[in-house]
Amino acid sequence: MGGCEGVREAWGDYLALVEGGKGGVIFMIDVTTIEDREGEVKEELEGVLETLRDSGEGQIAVVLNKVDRRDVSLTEVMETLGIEDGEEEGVELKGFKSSVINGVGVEEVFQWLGSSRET
Ligand SMILES: Nc1nc2c(ncn2[C@@H]2O[C@H](COP(=O)(O)OP(=O)(O)OP(=O)(O)O)[C@@H](O)[C@H]2O)c(=O)[nH]1
Repeated sequence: MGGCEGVREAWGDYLALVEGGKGGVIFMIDVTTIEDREGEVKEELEGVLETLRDSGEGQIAVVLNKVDRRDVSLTEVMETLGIEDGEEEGVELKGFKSSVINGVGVEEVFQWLGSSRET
């Protein structure tokens, strides 16, 4: 799903589908604008995490995209966003870096979402 403001209102409807191990969330962040939109990203991410944690299960891959245009430290961005890899209240989170345009890092995201569900 897209991230523009009008579309965000519909996120909740789809997040409900993640319950029962039916799927996961890929929360994609554009690293080229992350500094300008840090507060907004943090707020939206917290909202998604809260919804997932309320349901008591789910997986969320936080993906920093467009690293071909601007490389960033995954650890630093995750720290800034106040998140870390691991499970909290039944929700598994893992951070990734990707360049969708070059196909870098994308496979790892899907592999993690798939494999983690099998255990
Ligand atoms: N360099 C580069 N460009 C990318 C990458 N992923 C998407 N784009 C390009 O970025 C442009 C906008 O795409 P997105 O940022 O995915 O679109 P969006 O998130 O719906 O747009 P905004 O909400 O306006 O940020 C398109 O021209 C894409 O081809 C990437 O990994 N690297």
